[in-house]
Amino acid sequence: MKSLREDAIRIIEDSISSILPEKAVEQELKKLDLDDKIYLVAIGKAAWRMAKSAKDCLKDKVKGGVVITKYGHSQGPIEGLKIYEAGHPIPDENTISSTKEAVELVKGLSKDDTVLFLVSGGGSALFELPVDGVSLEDIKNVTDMLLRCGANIVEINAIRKRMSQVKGGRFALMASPARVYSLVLSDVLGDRLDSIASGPAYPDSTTCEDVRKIIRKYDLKLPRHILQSLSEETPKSLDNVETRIIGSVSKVCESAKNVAVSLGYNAMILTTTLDCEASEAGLFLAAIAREEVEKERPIKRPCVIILGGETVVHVKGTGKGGRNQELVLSAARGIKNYHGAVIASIGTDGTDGPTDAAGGIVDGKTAKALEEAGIDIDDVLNDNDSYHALQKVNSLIRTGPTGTNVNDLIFILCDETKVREN
Ligand SMILES: Nc1ncnc2c1ncn2[C@@H]1O[C@H](COP(=O)(O)OP(=O)(O)O)[C@@H](O)[C@H]1O
Ligand SMILES: O=C(O)[C@@H](CO)OP(=O)(O)O
Ligand SMILES: [Mg+2]
Repeated sequence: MKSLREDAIRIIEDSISSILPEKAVEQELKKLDLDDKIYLVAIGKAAWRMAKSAKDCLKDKVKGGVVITKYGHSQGPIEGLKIYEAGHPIPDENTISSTKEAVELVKGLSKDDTVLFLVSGGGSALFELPVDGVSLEDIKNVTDMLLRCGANIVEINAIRKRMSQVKGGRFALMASPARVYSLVLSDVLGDRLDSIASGPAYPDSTTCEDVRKIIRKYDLKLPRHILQSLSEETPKSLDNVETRIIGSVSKVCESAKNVAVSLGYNAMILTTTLDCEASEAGLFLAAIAREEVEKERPIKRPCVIILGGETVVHVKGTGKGGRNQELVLSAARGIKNYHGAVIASIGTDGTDGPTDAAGGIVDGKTAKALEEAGIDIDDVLNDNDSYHALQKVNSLIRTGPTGTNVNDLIFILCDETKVREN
């Protein structure tokens, strides 16, 4: 064991590197034993790693392929595949042009051809071709509105699916009569296959009626031509698709537990479905940390209490930040002057919100340090400016793009110190 902060970083780095998608893709492809004419399409933040592993495994069986990932997430050329980077979370011109290439690749295939579709989160922004009457500008505006309103990913994607020619099962229809084998890395809680990357090759379980409810719930002001596109139903069954999930937040939580145990901590996973408002989650975690420091519950120290999930933020301010940074900053209020615990939270993709940080880490000294720097945590949270506050007290975590994407990893790490200052 080293310092709590050092061990926390070690847990994050080692748990992510042990769940990178290469091995899972290889194992699944061995089981599938696909025929010889394979066309590969990979989308999402983990697309490059998934595609590289598939190409290494299938070699010349792959007759062509398109990989679309977020800016900064490609690790270079892969022989025989076209690699593109595009905008995320808001799509851009490169999203459209590279999606067109993927569509060209699969249109006109025969029933003897196979499409290997490698899907990871981020795909909704990176894989997009709007329906007739909807422009890229429209998609950008609606995406921005949806990401700020506090809607969860299932609700957001119910709307995105209908504005798109490739989402909500429609891409699989385009590839028909070719068979589509879809390997999916889940970044949606509950592994809802129709929501991950907006389910381009999965029957849509959401309906136009759901969409109307979501519009009312968040009071979304949408122009008439967008509303028109949202009234068009998506495919409810597909007969040319087979789908396997190859990873999710549970795996990274298990992996974090194993790393922590190997460092000498007692470990428990509290939940893998944390999905409330980020700042509320922060206060809840702080309450658990206080219980550990004062009463050594729910587990004997030294310990780690692990949570997986994806919280939400209603972005009302003009600051810079992300849900993981907001969670830990909020938690810092609740563990002020409680020593012997750190609280860390990161996006496993390595980017939290529109920032260069994966998340943040706080302890009992963080709130005081911010006070001394003249920073009021409540004001910062109201302005959604967690990034600058955490930066000021050296509490951002930076990993760079990791090449995977399985939601967020959150934990409380405690040593045997039992100190509560007044
Ligand atoms: N200033 C901010 N503070 C907190 N959260 C923010 C801020 N700006 C955007 N967000 C949140 O960041 C989310 C997008 O972040 P990102 O980490 O890219 O998500 P994901 O990993 O799910 O793709 C949006 O849903 C939005 O709610
Ligand atoms: O692409 C998407 O729809 C979502 C969920 O899969 O991913 P992300 O939150 O990373 O954009
Ligand atoms: Mg997400």
